[in-house]
Amino acid sequence: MAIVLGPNQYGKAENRLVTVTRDGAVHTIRDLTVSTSLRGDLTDTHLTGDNSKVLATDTQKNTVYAFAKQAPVGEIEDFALRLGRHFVSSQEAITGARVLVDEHAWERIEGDDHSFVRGSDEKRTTAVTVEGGRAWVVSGVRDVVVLKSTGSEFHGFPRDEYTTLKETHDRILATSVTARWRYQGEGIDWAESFTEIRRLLLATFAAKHSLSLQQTLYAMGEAVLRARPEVAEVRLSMPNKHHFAVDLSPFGLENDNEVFYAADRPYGLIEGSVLRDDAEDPGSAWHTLPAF
Ligand SMILES: O=c1[nH]c(=O)c2[nH]c(=O)[nH]c2[nH]1
Repeated sequence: MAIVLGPNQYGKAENRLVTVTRDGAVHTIRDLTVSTSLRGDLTDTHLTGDNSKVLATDTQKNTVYAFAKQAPVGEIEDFALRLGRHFVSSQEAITGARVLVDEHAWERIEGDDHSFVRGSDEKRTTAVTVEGGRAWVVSGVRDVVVLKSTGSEFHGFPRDEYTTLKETHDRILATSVTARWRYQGEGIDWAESFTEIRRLLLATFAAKHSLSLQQTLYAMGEAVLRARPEVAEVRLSMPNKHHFAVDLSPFGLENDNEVFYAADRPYGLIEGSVLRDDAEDPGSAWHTLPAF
């Protein structure tokens, strides 16, 4: 038996980057969290502590800030691609780079050129992998909280000795959508694609009469794939944010689906992938991302 070093990567996680762009008195801000991780010929540092092939995580952090000054950040996908390609092309020992970017929303305070209010918790995301002369872009959105107050049912499930859940033909359906989609092809307009995919996800959540959150999840992924040829696969993670109709009968009151207790936990967690069965499998560039 021999003990060997397995897969490994290293980098600087969660660099907080804020930029201000000035157009006269009008300022524009961007607020990003950028994580870099590098892979390659890194056996020496692990086995002997020889760091001659280790581009310091401190240098990776500095590169993020320097790149933000040297050229406009632009779309998060382009920024991540620039960083990833730089690390792989400038360091002989580094054969792969992964750059994750989350963009946090700020809105302009009406009537002011340089004041902003933090938007919702929603984040636009990208995960770019540069490896073997290629680049893979997986973009997405996190923490999009949605609710429909009707148009959702749940029934027909098995009943065993532990089942207490009543069948329902009208319930609140609420979730916090995390979606990640894998791009294929080239020349993609990242901003337009993001806006349309987000719109399709929301429109489908709203329009689909739901017999289960699983059915809604599939419909949302399917809508994106039917409308957007640049997407090969959509992964969705959707916690079922349960809203329980409160029993008001002790007070002699009827509750006709008007008063609910919004439970925090536990929550059902519905996760799945919807994909084109003929899309290229990008291998580790996709499969080493968290599944959901
Ligand atoms: O849409 C749902 N899917 C489930 O799998 C499930 N399980 C549950 O208790 N409620 C629900 N709702």
